[in-house]
Amino acid sequence: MSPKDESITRAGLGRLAAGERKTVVVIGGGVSGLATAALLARRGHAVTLVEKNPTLGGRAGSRESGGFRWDTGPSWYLMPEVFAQFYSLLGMTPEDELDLARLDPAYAVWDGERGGTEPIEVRSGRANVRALFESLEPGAGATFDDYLDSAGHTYALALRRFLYTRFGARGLAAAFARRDVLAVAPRLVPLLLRNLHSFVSGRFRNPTIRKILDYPAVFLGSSPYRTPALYHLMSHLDLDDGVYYPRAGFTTFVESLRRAAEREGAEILTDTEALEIKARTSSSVSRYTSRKPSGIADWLRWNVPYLQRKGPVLAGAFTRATGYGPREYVATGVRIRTAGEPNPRVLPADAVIGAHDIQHLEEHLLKEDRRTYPQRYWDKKTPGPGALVLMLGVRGELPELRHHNLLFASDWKGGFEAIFGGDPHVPDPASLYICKPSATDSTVAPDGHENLFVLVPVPADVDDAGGHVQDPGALGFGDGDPEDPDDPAQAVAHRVIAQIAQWTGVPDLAERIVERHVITPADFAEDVYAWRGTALGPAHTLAQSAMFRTKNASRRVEGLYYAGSSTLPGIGLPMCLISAELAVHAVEGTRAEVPMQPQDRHGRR
Ligand SMILES: Cc1cc2nc3c(=O)[nH]c(=O)nc-3n(C[C@H](O)[C@H](O)[C@H](O)COP(=O)(O)OP(=O)(O)OC[C@H]3O[C@@H](n4cnc5c(N)ncnc54)[C@H](O)[C@@H]3O)c2cc1C
Repeated sequence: MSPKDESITRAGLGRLAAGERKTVVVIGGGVSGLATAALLARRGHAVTLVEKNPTLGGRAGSRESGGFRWDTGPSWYLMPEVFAQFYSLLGMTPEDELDLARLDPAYAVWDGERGGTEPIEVRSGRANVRALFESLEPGAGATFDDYLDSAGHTYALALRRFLYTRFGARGLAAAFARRDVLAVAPRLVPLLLRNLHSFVSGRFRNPTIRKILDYPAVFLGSSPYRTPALYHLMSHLDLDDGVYYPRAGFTTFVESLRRAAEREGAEILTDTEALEIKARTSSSVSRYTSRKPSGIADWLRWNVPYLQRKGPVLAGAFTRATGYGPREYVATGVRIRTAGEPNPRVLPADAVIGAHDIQHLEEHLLKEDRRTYPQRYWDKKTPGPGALVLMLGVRGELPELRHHNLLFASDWKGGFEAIFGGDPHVPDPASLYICKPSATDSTVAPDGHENLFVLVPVPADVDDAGGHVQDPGALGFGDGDPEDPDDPAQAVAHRVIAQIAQWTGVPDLAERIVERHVITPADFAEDVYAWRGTALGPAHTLAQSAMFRTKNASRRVEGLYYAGSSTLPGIGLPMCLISAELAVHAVEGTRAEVPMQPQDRHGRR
């Protein structure tokens, strides 16, 4: 028995019968890929995960230099109940795996409109935020109570009905034809039809309050002027639920996923790139294209393949439009290339999970006639922002900064227009985010130093043709070459450091920087094959949310499914964990409506 067979026996004690076990290849070792691999292996499937880079984590990466360690991606641990739900499916708890600190204050805000170097501290908890808002705008406290109630109810409804579904026809009915959803429909529908900013500014006058309530749109890779007001639910997370940080960084979360996946029997191959998804013509289609249906029952049973024989265009279009009916192709494996091995080889598979940006997968790993989402689909989509990320090591302490820090520019709307509008450019001054994890975590900087991670949202800046930087004249961040004084990314970095120094009252910041690294959209495109170099994925506009977001199953290739931030339910670590559950439903052909029930390894609940 091979080690893999042994591991299947060990992990395959769930409720799956032998005939239900599948061989699955997961492409991508980011959070969604690792989470999917862990869940599938736990259920007894034979899972191999391939990751092109030498390290796991994808966008949730880590970089070390000069005694500092930076998380290169996530820094806000929100929606703790989603992490708890995910871990419960593996018989684990977040508390066992992560050393979570609740941050107080949750964050500090410098608003260019207010001026001065003293920030506003935002402490989570209804009473704290009510008092803060009341101090900024008399009467706003009571309005905030209503706002937070609405955010909390909407969030609970989203968790109950809209996040854990694949939005198939039955899923749609299950999500919408419910008494609790119908009862609030008169309140929900207007929230879909107006944008978040108009919803907020209709309730609050104070510009800083408005920005605090608008800002969560950025977590969704969007702008408050383009994202539906329904997403005011996000304020429940930072203002009520609380903001957490896993000590020793988000890399501990990635590591915990890796351990779980391997413990459940998944095989993880790093330095291994998926080159092509192999597929054969579907036998149900070929069978019925080679004989006539024998009667009405046969016709009814196989009407779609029959149509496919009679009118392949019509039937194919039907399947692609609805997701129903047999696919023209069936996934059979993945051709991979492992660094150091002379030749590519094929990993056979009954199912393949693409757990990285779907645009890249469809464009580069599938032949043209097998793509559900061809380039013309992406041409109409709105990417989330790109990011210039600065990782700084600073000598001496920075008491001026808290763990999370937000700098809000006066020209709020102009900043979002610069990123998402028709004339893309880097706003100046930019609204930006600074994380100082060394406030909470002694492992991320040498003694007597601070660790800073600065995120400047910028327009998506890479073309779709395989992650190459556009004509450098476009936005031309290039690769942030520190040796090149003319590199535009370095120029923005320089400007941003000066802005932070001035706004937060640290005039000698630039001189105290002992480590400085810049990540650009081109790096995202190269490192994780990010669509247009976007840091987060497709923006959560109305047209790219819930049932309108890219679905998690190919409509042309049976057995090809997706997970991660470009599919349902969307952007961020919690969403990636949910996408892993949805991928398991897709592989097993089960209905996704609500969070899965934890099972022990014998299939008992
Ligand atoms: C700067 C930044 C800040 C963020 N902040 C937060 C935050 O505070 N909180 C939060 O919850 N979320 C945050 N996010 C979002 C979150 O990190 C992402 O949503 C999530 O990590 C995406 O995971 P994923 O698995 O979908 O994709 P990815 O992380 O992109 O993983 C995909 C993986 O697939 C690999 N791959 C691609 N193509 C192939 C191939 N052909 N063969 C093999 N491997 C391949 C890539 O190398 C990569 O490792 C942030 C993201 C960024 C970039």
